[in-house]
Amino acid sequence: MANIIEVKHLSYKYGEEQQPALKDVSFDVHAGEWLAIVGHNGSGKSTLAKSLDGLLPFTEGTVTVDGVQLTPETVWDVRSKIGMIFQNPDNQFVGATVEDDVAFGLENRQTPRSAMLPRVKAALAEVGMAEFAQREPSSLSGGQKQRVALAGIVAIAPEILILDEATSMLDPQGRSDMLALVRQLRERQHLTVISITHDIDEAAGADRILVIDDGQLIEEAQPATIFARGEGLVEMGLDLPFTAKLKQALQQRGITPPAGYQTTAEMEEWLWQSLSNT
Ligand SMILES: Nc1ncnc2c1ncn2[C@@H]1O[C@H](COP(=O)(O)OP(=O)(O)OP(=O)(O)O)[C@@H](O)[C@H]1O
Repeated sequence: MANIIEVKHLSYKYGEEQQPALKDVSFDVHAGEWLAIVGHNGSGKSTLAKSLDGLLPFTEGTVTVDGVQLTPETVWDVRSKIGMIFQNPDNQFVGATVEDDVAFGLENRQTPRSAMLPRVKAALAEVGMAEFAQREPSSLSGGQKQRVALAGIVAIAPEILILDEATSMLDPQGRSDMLALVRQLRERQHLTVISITHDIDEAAGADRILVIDDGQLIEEAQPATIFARGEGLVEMGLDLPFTAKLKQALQQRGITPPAGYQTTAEMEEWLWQSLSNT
């Protein structure tokens, strides 16, 4: 698979801080993949995401997005390829109505007005928010706000979507609805997704996981490899997955669960088989 992002030896230090927030980070993102970035609070995940979008002017290293190297001259070109959704939906609304808000990204890209409205309508329909077009964004639930943010991304159709803990303020249902929607959009629009998360289910759905610790990239592996570690996940800033908790409970009752990582569906299957054999 071709690389859509290439990061080489990236370091970043905030103003007068003694320690850099990112230290010599290098990795590639393949076109179309879902990459999760995990790590403790303060490990540098958001700094990394903002560096990719040119929001932080790093001084060491290079970032290349879809063949364009990020520099002060190319920053708008690079930004047009990336959509970002942040943790707190309230901080990202600019429009007085949902429709205005979704149109904002198009206005910034000088889209002609005649083309704007149909695209806004289509984007809202895509995320199931068509009937909320005239509502004030502040009157929506957290999950609805993140859907509107996603509609804003759909409208500008970037190649890459970065979710910076975008599901962390949602309830479990809102979280899984949002992830399902991102998965659909990814397939339909061939998006590359980078999700920064502490949520195990979000990380489990990724093709690959990067682990950041103290500003350094310490590991790059598939979810199954990382999740096989059980307790070690907590050290990486992740919650234990449901299946790992279930396995612990089974072990405490003298039942030996299968080794390695299983999804919830695989554990369910294993439990059915074990029960029908007893
Ligand atoms: N604006 C800033 N000025 C100075 N230091 C900052 C600033 N933003 C972040 N930092 C520091 O940089 C380091 C990395 O922060 P960053 O927000 O990237 O971590 P994170 O992994 O995204 O954390 P979290 O999971 O809590 O969101 C931390 O030590 C943090 O205190």
